Amino acid sequence: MSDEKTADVLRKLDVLKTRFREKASGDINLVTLMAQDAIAGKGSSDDLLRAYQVLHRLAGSAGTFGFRALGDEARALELILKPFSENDGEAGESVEKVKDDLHHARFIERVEGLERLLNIEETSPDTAEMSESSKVDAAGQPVVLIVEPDQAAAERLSNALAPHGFNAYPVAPKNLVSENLSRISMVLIRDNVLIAQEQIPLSSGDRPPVICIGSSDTFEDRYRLAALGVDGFVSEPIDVPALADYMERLANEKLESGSGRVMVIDDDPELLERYSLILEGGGLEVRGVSSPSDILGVLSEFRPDIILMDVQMGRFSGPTLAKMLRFDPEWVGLHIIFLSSEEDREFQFDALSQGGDDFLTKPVSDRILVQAAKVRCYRAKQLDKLASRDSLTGLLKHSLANSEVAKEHARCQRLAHHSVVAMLDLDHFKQVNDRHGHRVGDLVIKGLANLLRHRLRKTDIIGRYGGEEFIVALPDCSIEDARQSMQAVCEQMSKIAFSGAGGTFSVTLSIGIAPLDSYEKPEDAIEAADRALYVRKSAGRNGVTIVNDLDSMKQGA
Ligand SMILES: Nc1nc2c(ncn2[C@@H]2O[C@H](COP(=O)(O)OP(=O)(O)OP(=O)(O)O)[C@@H](O)[C@H]2O)c(=O)[nH]1
Repeated sequence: MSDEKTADVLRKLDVLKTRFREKASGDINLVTLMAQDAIAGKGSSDDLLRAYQVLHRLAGSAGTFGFRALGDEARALELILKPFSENDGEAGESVEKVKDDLHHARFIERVEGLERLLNIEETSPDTAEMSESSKVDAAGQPVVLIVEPDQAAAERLSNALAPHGFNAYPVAPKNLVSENLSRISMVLIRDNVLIAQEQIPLSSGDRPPVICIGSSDTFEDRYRLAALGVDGFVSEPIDVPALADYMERLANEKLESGSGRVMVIDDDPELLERYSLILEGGGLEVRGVSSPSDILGVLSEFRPDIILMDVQMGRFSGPTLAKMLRFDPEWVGLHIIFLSSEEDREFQFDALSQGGDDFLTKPVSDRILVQAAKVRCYRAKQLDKLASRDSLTGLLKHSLANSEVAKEHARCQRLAHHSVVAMLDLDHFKQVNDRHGHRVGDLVIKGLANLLRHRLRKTDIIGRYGGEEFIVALPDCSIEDARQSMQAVCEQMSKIAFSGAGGTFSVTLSIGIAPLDSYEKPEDAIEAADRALYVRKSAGRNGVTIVNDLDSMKQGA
């Protein structure tokens, strides 16, 4: 996150803290008055119940704003009133009993003392690191450093990685320290550079993944590299497509472990805003909901990876809301974490058995909040991927790709814009398998998948349709732009050097495209693109055919 953005977040956190302090001061006065009335025999049972609720809220929020001592004391005072609250504010004996309890517990003095605790704040709040996730160049390609003493070898590797969509450039080992790591997505480093330095010459913190290249193949050497914190190892001679695929996987893991969509549900506006600021500052996408009745609408629209939810929001109980969400099969697998100051194991177990997955006990430090949310988002996304993504390429599976294309077709009709669908098929792929084996064939399939991911826009839909057949939809794109974009993919694919039996080889690609918005049904557009692909195959492969050209050919005939 830029310095300016970080300063803005810190400023907002400060404003929230001031708001919390003012509100807490008002709450303390209120509880003091209510307790005084109760002891003097003037207050109603409703007042004591209200005092309990105010203390409960204070206990749950003070620590989060840095007033831990205040939170602890409010919690202790809340517990004194708890038996009364469990009686649901019933008057009579219980009020008399509470009067005695309050007296014995020096309740009034202690409530008055809360005001003093409002001046004791933790000196260094545990603020999460504000992160920035964009590590790509202007063309959207990941930026990679190659730390290699042999300049010529580094240049060769950089050139070989270019067709795979990586912007890799060589750096001499001694210059690495002066590199701006915030824009680097990965570092490839020669093993003897690391072994000689006895450390990864990068600041620790949020450093990019490091892949070591070399010939260290003894157990001791590998162990040393792992102990230094290396994330991956590639033996020489380098199989570039395999390396590119490895880099792709590591980069995705890093990216996915630092991002996610979090829905926060809390009826306390200051807490809600604070959690949102901290989570957003940590690189997560956040949607805050203060009114439980809005949950269902926001859920369908925002589709979070996880939910963070307060345990009690006015008359609404978090565990009951979790149970209610599970009525809908769509949200059965959604990870729900309760944020609660309740430490009672029995209570927690009960809440989890109703439909929650986890507890974070308040006050939770900013760093732990962000880390806990990221880890759970990552897991949620991995699970989602297992169900919807093809395991070899990580692209959308056939049925999901079809439904995404159908959604785009509906958008075209709604917004009256042009989109394109393309079918892609590797040429003579059977020969690749026959000559070089299935494992190498798999690398070719992954190579094309990675190329598409790098070359196309984030909004484009990419799916693996079948064995060596892929589907792509380009939203808001003219047919001519789609032709150029797909032609570029064909050219890039033919430049990738794969290693096979007896040396390197390349594979070409045939593509058929059709205007998605020109067909009544999305499946008709897919079929039209498939027809164009078939024609391309018969006309010599390696290139792009547009279905419109076929139609005009037919008309001309
Ligand atoms: N390695 C590997 N091969 C696969 C996979 N899925 C399908 N194939 C193979 O892909 C090949 C497809 O061959 P064909 O449909 O005959 O087509 P082709 O050889 O590409 O020829 P044209 O499409 O006409 O250019 C078959 O040999 C399949 O076994 C996979 O996941 N991995």
